Amino acid sequence: MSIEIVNVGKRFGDFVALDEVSVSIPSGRLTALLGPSGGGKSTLLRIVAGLERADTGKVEIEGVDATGLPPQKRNVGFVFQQYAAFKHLSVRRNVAFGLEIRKRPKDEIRRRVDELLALVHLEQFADRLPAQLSGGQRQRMALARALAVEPTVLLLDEPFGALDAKVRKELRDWLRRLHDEVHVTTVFVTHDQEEALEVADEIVVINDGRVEQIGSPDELYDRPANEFVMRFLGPVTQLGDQLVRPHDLQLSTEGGDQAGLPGRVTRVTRIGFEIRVEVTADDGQTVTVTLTRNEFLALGIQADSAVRIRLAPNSPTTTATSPAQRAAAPSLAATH
Ligand SMILES: Nc1ncnc2c1ncn2[C@@H]1O[C@H](COP(=O)(O)OP(=O)(O)OP(=O)(O)O)[C@@H](O)[C@H]1O
Repeated sequence: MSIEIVNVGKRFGDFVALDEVSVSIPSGRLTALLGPSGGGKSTLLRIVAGLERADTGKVEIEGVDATGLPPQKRNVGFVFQQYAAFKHLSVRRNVAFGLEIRKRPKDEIRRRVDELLALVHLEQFADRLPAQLSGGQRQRMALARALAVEPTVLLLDEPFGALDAKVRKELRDWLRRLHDEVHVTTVFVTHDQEEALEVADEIVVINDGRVEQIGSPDELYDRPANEFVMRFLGPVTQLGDQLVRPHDLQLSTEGGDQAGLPGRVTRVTRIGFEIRVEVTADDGQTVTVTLTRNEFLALGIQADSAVRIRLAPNSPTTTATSPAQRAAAPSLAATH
């Protein structure tokens, strides 16, 4: 294990930001700290970086007790959402900065910076100033600068958070490929479940200062430990007392399979490639089912059709603790 976080607690006044958090972060992997805003992700990352002191507990980095060490002695690279570059220095000098203050030989610095600029695809921008880069390019420069001093771990706090959705997605793919090339132990904070599921090897779900679950994207998605994780990782609907994913539900019509919960279609909404069908079960519960367009057309259903709802085999479920949603005033209007 590369980073061992053991019983770390942190308060701000009376507010408990982290409550006895223990996490083992494996070497050479890309780990996401995922959770809602205010849950404590950044605080935990800052404690690992040494930018914040834990009140209790211990942080070990590659077998070394780092709990009392200042940031510069921890050999960590850090990238924030809003990267503070040296505005008056070129991209090349920004990337070289950490090596220059370590007084490495000039030749070595030039070679290393060229390698890093190639790695982050910024060779042709080496002589520009940071202000002459796009937001995505600036974050790539920040990563090159963090990697320059060969950190043991790379810590990224919502590195793409300030960028628009398209650039964000590109950088996400790029980070995954970069990590496959460099293999430096990386921990990144995100509140975006899709980002975590797509990029991370391992996800730590943090909420309310506590760890809700740790696992691979598949483990979290297929075997959520509790209602919070189930709800946070994707859309849910309630069937009886179980929370399920709307795309794990199947519908059958009269004359078809007679297993499952009977009800009537109350609303049909098309959202891009999928069709969202709202069914009011005979017991009053409203259940949302998502179908592909082809599945929907094959069923030939419309508003007021009688249907049965069934859960596809081997689908993840968790027991709901909140009461089932009841249909308020069932609308018979269908929209396409
Ligand atoms: N220096 C501070 N003083 C007081 N409260 C703080 C301080 N830093 C963080 N907090 C509080 O601790 C809680 C956890 O903050 P943290 O930034 O770790 O959450 P987060 O999960 O990273 O959320 P976000 O995604 O919004 O950054 C928040 O409620 C925040 O207001």
